[in-house]
Amino acid sequence: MSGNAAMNDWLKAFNLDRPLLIAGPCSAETEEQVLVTAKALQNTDTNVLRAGIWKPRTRPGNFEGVGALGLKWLLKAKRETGLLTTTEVANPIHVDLALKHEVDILWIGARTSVSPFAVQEIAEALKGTNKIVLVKNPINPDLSLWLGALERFYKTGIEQLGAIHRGFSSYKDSLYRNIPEWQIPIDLRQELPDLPLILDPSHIAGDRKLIFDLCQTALDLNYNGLMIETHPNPDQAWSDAKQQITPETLAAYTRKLKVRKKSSSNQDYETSLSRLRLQIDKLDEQLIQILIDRMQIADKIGAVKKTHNVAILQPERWQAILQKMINLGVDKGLAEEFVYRLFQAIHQESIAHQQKILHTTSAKQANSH
Ligand SMILES: C=C(O[C@@H]1C=C(C(=O)O)C=C[C@H]1O)C(=O)O
Repeated sequence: MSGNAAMNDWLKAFNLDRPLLIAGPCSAETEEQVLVTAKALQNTDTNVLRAGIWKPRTRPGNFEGVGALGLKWLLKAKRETGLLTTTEVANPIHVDLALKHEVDILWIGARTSVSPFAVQEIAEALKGTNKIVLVKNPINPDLSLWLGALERFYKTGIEQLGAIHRGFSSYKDSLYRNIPEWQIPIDLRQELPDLPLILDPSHIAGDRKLIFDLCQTALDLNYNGLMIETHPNPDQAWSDAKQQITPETLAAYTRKLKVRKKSSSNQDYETSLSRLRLQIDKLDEQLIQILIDRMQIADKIGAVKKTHNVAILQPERWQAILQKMINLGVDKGLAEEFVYRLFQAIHQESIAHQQKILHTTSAKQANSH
């Protein structure tokens, strides 16, 4: 699957010099709402009209979509505006109905891409068609599951693919509804460099105030497209009201967003960058050496603990180090989350080193008895 440049032929066919823009309401609510939105989106850079027809909700009792009826409105909007259409499909019945209503692009939701059974069924239902399928990241931060879902389509002959980054569930409180974990789509791109990557800032944000900055970050990371929930009257939306924006706001955002080049051959750029990268390389080597030195001391601490039969984990000491480092880092402009994760990783490695000392010694002793 990797190395297949044909994967993004569908995107090239749009012939765009800016990211693909998919916009439209979270859910199709009424015929009028779909048509009014589609017409307003004609005054923006939108290429594809989105609308949820079947809405998977975390808990029952919320609006779950208008169902197949909405597909007729989507088709009407497509005929009247010339916009392509896209909707979420979660089972073979949805696929069948979407195909009958000439939906151009299908997307697989985050709650479906977690399930290999469901993905396989949808892929089988699409076999022999040349549909474009966009796969949202699974709700849990699991790159293999995301890749697996894409591979299931590819192996079934659905080669016009794309990935949508919509953020990941987290049990911790966060600014975001779904935390971005930018490193995961970056790793996905490393695996599949030709796969178009689209940001869904609406589901990451959960709040329209955060949408612009998320879009700019995506463009800073060379994403190929944006999928933004857009509603003529966001506060009155039947689902996800807080994260939708008006078509006018969308147009203002796209005017302001800066599309970044992949690279530059400018002499100043190249000289400055290679000078600064030399400094980074030197610091990275020092960082590794400092970590090696730190782990050697952890080994010695492990040996002392072994002699005195003391547990490896020392919660008070660990908490004190963590707090001190967070204070120091945050004071100098580092993000608390970053310092926390960095020291969590260091602590884990330190424990692993000490385990090796304690376990090896005890195994040797056991063997000699
Ligand atoms: C190294 C020790 O063992 C563990 C690892 C720590 C570390 O790497 O800083 C801190 C506390 C312990 O949980 C220690 O007890 O100091």
